[in-house]
Amino acid sequence: MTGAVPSVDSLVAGAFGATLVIDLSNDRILAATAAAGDLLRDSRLEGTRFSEFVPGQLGQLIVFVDEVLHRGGAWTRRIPITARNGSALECELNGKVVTLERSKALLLQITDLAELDARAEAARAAKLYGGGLREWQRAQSFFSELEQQNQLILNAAGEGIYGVNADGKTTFVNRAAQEMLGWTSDDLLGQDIHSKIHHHHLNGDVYPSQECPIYQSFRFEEVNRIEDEVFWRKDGKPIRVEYVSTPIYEGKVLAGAVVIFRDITERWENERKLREAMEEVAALRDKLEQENAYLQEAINIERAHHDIIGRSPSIRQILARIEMVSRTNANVLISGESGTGKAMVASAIHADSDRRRRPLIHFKCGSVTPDMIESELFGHVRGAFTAALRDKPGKLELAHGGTLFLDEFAEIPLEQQGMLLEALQSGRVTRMGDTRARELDLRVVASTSRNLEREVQAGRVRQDLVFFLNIFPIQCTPLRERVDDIPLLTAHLLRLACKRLGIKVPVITEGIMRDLQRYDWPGNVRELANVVERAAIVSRGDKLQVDIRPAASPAVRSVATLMTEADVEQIRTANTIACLRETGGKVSGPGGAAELLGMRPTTLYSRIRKLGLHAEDWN
Ligand SMILES: Nc1ncnc2c1ncn2[C@@H]1O[C@H](COP(=O)(O)OP(=O)(O)OP(=O)(O)O)[C@@H](O)[C@H]1O
Repeated sequence: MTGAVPSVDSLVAGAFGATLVIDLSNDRILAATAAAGDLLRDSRLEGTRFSEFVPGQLGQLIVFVDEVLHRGGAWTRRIPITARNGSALECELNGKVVTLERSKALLLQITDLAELDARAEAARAAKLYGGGLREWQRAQSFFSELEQQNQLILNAAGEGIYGVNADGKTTFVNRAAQEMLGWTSDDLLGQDIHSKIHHHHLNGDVYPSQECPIYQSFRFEEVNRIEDEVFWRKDGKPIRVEYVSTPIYEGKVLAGAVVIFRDITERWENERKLREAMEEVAALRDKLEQENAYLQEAINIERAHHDIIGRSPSIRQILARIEMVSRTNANVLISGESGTGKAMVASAIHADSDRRRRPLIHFKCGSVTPDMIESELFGHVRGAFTAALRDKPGKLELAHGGTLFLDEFAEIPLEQQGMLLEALQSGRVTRMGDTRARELDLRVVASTSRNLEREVQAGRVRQDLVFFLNIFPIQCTPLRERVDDIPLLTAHLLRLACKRLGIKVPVITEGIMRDLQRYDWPGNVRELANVVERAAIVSRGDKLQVDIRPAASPAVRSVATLMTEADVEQIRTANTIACLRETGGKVSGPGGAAELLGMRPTTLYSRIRKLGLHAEDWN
């Protein structure tokens, strides 16, 4: 059964692209699709010869048609087409034989190869583009997924958190980081973050990115914790930070690093203040300990040194000289025998001076071993020597702004005398083991009970130090050379002693006063004070009964020859009480009163009974 013969129009109606129906008997185009008209630039193709569009290619066309007739269909790309406007077209011709009512025709589909290539290129590009986009998106989405999945946590976190990819470019920045740094995520995303926030050290040195621990995190795949560095804010100010930089991986591939940081500026500042405060407290504590010792001493001195008592010409002269020198800053050298009141004069000079609100540092030069005197005078820093467990200011430093009283300065070893002179002359002191010299503003009052001329000649005292100290000399006269002062002094000292002892002040008879004035007083006022106190303790009744030790001086011996039995009894009583006081009431055994008095304990016990002494007498 043969099918119905198709009409020409029906052949092109269902065709795609540029399609022609060509009558093989006369080469005329029977029908054409609109696309064929567009391709061949001819809108009236019907009736025209197809061979007009293949000029010079007729042979090729005949071969192709033959092949189509022979096989029923064929294709070729070897026949170039020339459009009506003359443009050459690279085409593929696809032919098929169709049988019409009276003849055979060629159904020819023409494909423009240039257009086909362009489409293929576009397709390839689209494929490539699509692939590239995917890669790019993959890298990007890793971080943004990380960010999105953890958005709430990231933004709620108090720590600054940001991510960098393996090129050092910022991939996300959380809210806290933006607030701390002043940079917005728009400023930072996709940017080299090191050059934005981490470019310099605090001291102004450039911070190369290759040295940055954050970059090293992904270069060497290590977690880095840094405790004190700075990040730079957008406004150019640094913030102190501690941070942890952790490499992160997508699958097994290193993707970059996540940095978590904290602003420790305030904490650091507080720690710095605390450190400074602790140092200051330690220094103050040292100073306080020193000043406390000084004050304790000053209180003791003050108790005894209510006033300089005496009306003798020598005391008047001392008072006048104190008044003269105290308002100046001149160094003073006080000389005199032990107990003549040198420390009292030094106190008076300080108390009358403009420096009275600052301390008077009383340094007893003979009370310190020679190896410690340097540290005592100049101070030391911790570790300057084995026992130097902490920094300690010396007496010179403590006296800064006040007065330094160098009591018995001739006791200072020769080497330290030189150092002392240098410090005092330069007005600067350096603690042992330290390199820093500290300014000094002090006035020096020195004392000596030695014959300085002889000491200098013997090479024990430096002449230049004596010259330096002896700007204004004050000589304290021994008590035996100013006996006129003894009544006043005795009364004064007795008042003080009785007040201290809480007893009524006894009367001093003229006889007693005469005795006191006759005595030689090798220990000067200190000895008088001791004798008076002892007498105040032992005196019974209203009258002061003085106990001047017979062996003390020839003057006393003469007093002793005149003693009555009652006097002897009194002395024995006083002596026994003094002895029991010293032993704390212990009578027998080693260190007991009997041993000290050179008698048998049984004898002493019977004497205590006989004298009617009780524990309250010596306690
Ligand atoms: N003129 C005075 N008036 C009142 N008390 C005095 C007088 N002179 C000395 N004293 C008292 O005598 C005691 C010894 O005085 P001070 O310590 O000043 O003597 P010193 O010369 O420094 O002794 P030393 O050289 O032994 O240290 C102190 O208790 C002091 O109060």
